[in-house]
Amino acid sequence: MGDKENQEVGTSGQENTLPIGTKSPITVTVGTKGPVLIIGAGLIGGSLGMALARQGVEVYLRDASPTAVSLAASLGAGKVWESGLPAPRLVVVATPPDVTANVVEASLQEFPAAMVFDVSSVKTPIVSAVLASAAEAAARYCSVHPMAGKEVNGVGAASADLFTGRPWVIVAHEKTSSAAVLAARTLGTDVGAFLIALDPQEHDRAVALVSHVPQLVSSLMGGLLIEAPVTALELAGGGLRDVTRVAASDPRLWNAILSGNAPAVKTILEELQRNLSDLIAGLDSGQTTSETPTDPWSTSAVGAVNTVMTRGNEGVGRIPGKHGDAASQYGQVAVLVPDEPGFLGRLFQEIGQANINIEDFRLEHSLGQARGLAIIYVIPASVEPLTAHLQGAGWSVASL
Ligand SMILES: NC(=O)c1ccc[n+]([C@@H]2O[C@H](COP(=O)([O-])OP(=O)(O)OC[C@H]3O[C@@H](n4cnc5c(N)ncnc54)[C@H](O)[C@@H]3O)[C@@H](O)[C@H]2O)c1
Ligand SMILES: O=C(O)C(=O)C[C@]1(C(=O)O)C=C[C@@H](O)C=C1
Repeated sequence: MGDKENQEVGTSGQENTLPIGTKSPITVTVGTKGPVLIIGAGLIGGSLGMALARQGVEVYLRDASPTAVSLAASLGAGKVWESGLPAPRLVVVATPPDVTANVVEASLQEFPAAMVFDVSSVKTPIVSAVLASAAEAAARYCSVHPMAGKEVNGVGAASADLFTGRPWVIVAHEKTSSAAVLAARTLGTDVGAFLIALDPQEHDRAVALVSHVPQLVSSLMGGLLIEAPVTALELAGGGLRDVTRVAASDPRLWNAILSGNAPAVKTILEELQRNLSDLIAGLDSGQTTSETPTDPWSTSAVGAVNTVMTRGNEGVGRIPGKHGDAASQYGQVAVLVPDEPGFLGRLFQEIGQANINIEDFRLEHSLGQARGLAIIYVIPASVEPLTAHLQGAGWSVASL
């Protein structure tokens, strides 16, 4: 990490009210200092703009699409950027990954006093390209990755609460200044996320496993449905919906993410392929043929399935905060709660005061964090009134 400091950005804060799991809103310091220019006013850029603007930070928006930028401004994500406005202290590039390095490089040149961040889902190719071209200016560049999103893109799906309680990965490179890292940390904290630091290669290996290959598995499963008989599709229940939710994601965005992380994605796909081959071989050995009817519950078939099932149970049990889910007929409201005595009691009391019944409850802990997400299950008709009641009482409600 370089030692070029810019104490102007992300260090001295502005006072504002940010309710975090307290009954009465508390006054906290918003560390991110505007103006912030967000380039790419879609799902992530729009959500970031909304999260900052609602805390009083000056946010400007720029996008290759005039419609996208106007829509984002009309939804409260910031003001449309135009020449003559004060230069931004911070530029956040939230464009698709394949154009991100170019936009970062152009921003470092256009705004010589600004920090520049990107939020791309893949890091190695972008950080390498910026380092190769930006020289000195690279000290002002830090990459971040909010591990929060949706299968729907565009600012229409954006939400100010998108990052609340979610991981915010700081991906610094060898030239990133400590001031840029501090500003990247401050931004993540200001939008309610929790911080994790990784280098670009570690980041790309990790997201290949927890985000990129899961996307492909979901899409591959979705693809199997193209030729499926309608009678089969009519039977679809929660299992299929859970596995295929992200198959609805935008191909243009994911083409860029997955090709950009090809080496790490390929390594995990090869492991998946070996596991699939073992399973198929095990099932095959139990097949009944017309000449030699065999037992479908043969030791080898059951053994192969059991290996997949028990390894799946073991692996999924390691996901922090995901040890089972309540019945999907309930709606969910997620509330950020500090990990301190009395807060859950106060939350439950508040829900009682709204005269809303809690059908089920789950607490998601984030590793090493002093707060968690309380997931409250209620009947679907109670989701909106409960959200409004809790927000009115100063609780921080996250979108799910
Ligand atoms: N979607 C997710 O779940 C998610 C989560 C975390 C990070 N990300 C990353 O965030 C970035 C944005 O993703 P998104 O889901 O918000 O996409 P999006 O399609 O909703 O928004 C991208 C926006 O960038 C604009 N754009 C494209 N090229 C541009 C250019 N050259 N200059 C200016 N604007 C340009 C588009 O018009 C669009 O409005 C991507 O790098 C993605 O990898 C996405
Ligand atoms: O929840 C979703 O719909 C997402 O796809 C979000 C998700 C993820 O895989 O977790 C997708 C890509 C991003 O880079 C970060 C987050």
